[in-house]
Amino acid sequence: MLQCLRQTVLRSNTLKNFIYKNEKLNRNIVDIYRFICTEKKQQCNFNLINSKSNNSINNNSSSGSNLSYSGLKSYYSTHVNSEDKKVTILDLKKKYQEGKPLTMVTAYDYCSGKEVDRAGIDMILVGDSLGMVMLGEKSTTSVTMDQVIHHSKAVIKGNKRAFVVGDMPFGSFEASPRDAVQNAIRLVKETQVDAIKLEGGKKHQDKIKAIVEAGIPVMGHIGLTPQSVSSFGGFKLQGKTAEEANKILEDALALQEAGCFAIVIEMVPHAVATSLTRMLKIPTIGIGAGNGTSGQVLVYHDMLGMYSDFLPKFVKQYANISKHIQEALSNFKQEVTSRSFPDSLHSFSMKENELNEYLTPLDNQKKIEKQQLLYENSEILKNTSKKSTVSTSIQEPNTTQSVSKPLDDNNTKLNNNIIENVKKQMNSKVLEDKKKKPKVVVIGAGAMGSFFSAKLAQNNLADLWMVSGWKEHVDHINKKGLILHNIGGETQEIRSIKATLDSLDVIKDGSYPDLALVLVKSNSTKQAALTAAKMISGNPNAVVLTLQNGIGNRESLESCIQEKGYKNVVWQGVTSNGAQVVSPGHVKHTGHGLTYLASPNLKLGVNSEMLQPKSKEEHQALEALSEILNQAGILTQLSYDVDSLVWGKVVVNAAINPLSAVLGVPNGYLVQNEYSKQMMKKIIVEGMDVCKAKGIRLPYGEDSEEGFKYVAQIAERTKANYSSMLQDVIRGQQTEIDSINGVIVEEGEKLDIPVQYNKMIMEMVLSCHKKNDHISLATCNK
Ligand SMILES: Nc1nc(=O)c2c([nH]1)NC[C@@H]1CN(c3ccc(C(=O)N[C@@H](CCC(=O)O)C(=O)O)cc3)CN21
Ligand SMILES: CC(C)C(=O)C(=O)O
Repeated sequence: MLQCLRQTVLRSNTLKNFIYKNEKLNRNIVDIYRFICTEKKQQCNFNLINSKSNNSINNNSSSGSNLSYSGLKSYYSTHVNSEDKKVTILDLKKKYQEGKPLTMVTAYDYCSGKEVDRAGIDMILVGDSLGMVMLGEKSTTSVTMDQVIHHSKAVIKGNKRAFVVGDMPFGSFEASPRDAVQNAIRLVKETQVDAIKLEGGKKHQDKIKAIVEAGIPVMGHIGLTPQSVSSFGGFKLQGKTAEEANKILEDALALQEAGCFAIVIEMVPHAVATSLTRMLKIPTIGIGAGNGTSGQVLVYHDMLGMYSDFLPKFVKQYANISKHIQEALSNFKQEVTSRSFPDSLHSFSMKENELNEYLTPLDNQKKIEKQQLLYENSEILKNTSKKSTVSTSIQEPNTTQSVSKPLDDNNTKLNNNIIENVKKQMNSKVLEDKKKKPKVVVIGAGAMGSFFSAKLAQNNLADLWMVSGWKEHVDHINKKGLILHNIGGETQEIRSIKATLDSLDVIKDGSYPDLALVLVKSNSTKQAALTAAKMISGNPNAVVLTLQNGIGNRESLESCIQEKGYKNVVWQGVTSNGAQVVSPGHVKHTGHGLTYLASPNLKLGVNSEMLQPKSKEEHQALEALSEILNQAGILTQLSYDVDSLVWGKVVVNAAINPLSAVLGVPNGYLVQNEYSKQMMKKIIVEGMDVCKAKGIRLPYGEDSEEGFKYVAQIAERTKANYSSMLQDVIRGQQTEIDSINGVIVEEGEKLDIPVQYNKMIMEMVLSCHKKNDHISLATCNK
């Protein structure tokens, strides 16, 4: 039989291929893996193998997984998958027959089960690896039926759709078919798993047959069977010799004959797994078995970077969650220690009269305490409505779609040295050598410029300069400091900032800034670019960062800097913090929000391991800057999709800002009034259509209802705020309309997409640019 199969393989001329490929694999397996991963999006038939197998990886990412964040709502909802129909054994069979790769990931509890399910993975394995990753054992042999059942129950509760396989632990089936059937039935009955898996080949054929006859689907497991670790002498590669490979092949055929619906093949050479996959009529699920199996499985904690005892060579870490956990925990520790957590947003208030009544009897003894408590209570009360802002603002950008596409070298115009130096500077100056703070110049001292300056200077993180044309503000900052009114109500007086009307003051001592942060209104970008160019002219390592609203600012800065002959990088970000300059020298933080940083050179690369060296260095520099901002208390994350970020914000701004400006109303009004709500919707639909036509993936997806919900939430969250555009109109200043609705109109017209609502509102705002004499802030405040 075996001989016959081997002949067939030989005839089909693939053995030569395997041998050739095996050598290649030996030579440079890392490169090949990289190839597999990076080409995943393309029609990848694993060209190196030139496989005709219908099980080769193709480009069908049909898992239906949409890991991009579409708001916390979807995170908390139990269902986000479009395909939320339960996966059955027939679906698996069909996928296999169509040559589509099957995906399986382990899960051991409610949350991990929910995550794997949400991601659209076909199968969840409640593996006995739980003994190691959940319980800290050194092997899986001690795992009991009770433990597998305990964990499977939790996974089943988190899962809606995936096909769940429960693992039969060591000792639960080996002795006799009777034991095997009893335990398999118990596992299914007590947990509702869809199938069971058991380790071992030919010798367990009788048990498998008996379980299958009892009506329970069985997944086999051959190659490295960890329950037999002791007889293997460690978790080692199996099937290395022709003899061993033959044995594995025999086992596979025996399992198929016994009625298994699929077989896990663990830690065997690629060629062995691929060849037996082709000989079988049932799918193989590989782990450390190369790319020729019908599917792949990995351990959840391994692939997410949450298990640190060992990392088998076959594991690719798609994330480093452990790092995030450590960061979060140490932030918590720091905030509790410094008493900055919980703040008013995370505390509860009571009605003032009740508090008064409660405190009055105590009043005589502790008058001061009473006043203090009343004040604190009122601050919490004020912020209660904003609570959702903060807790919903920690969302992952679209980074989990880990295509890990290495960046095209030509894509990065960056000089290696520059990046290296930026990295060194950022790291050494800020993170290690606290004495040598980076010099930061903030260009533009409006609400955002002042807020960022205050935050960066407050913890003495930077030697901070502000360049602004507003004399009273500059004078106040220099004479009495910049006063930051925090959300919690407390004020800080920041004395260390140097403000100037003349940017040359910043560099007159011969030292040039390391970072020029541009935060002027879009219509002043050209002028700010000239200033930025001057500021960096003596420092080839300096970085320019814009966090402005609207489209085109980064490009405009970059072209000005390049025209002047400088090669400095220009990064871009968006921020959803709210701030307002309440009077010269006084800036008020009005809303928490995330800040995202991105470089146009860093696209799609998520796993920094996969980035080209140049990009990797830029990535590290960007991370260093993000860290500085986080240290400054500005919650910051990196993003890998600049367009998604800036267009995502432009559509929001396009709907809120001009309407509030023209109507003279605070943001909240827009969602309370039926007419303005409808106008917002129309503006959003047009904006989203333009993005769709441009191939931009918006952070809130492409459904306009979702888009509207997203914008409406922002308007609601910032309901008391007067948009910056309204403030501009009232002050008789130019607004940013051109780089917001203006770009939607421009791009829409280019692409033949209707944009008449954006055009209309834009023209209305443009007519306000002149006609503002009759409006005053007082009128507006009524
Ligand atoms: N977290 C986790 N991940 C797993 O993949 C896994 C478990 N646990 N527990 C059950 C088994 C054990 N597995 C393992 C464990 C260790 C190696 C390992 O360290 N392999 C080395 C080679 C060791 C050798 O050849 O001596 C490697 O570099 O891959 C491999 C598979 C796979 N399974
Ligand atoms: C590694 C996988 C296949 C497994 O058997 C387990 O998680 O127990």
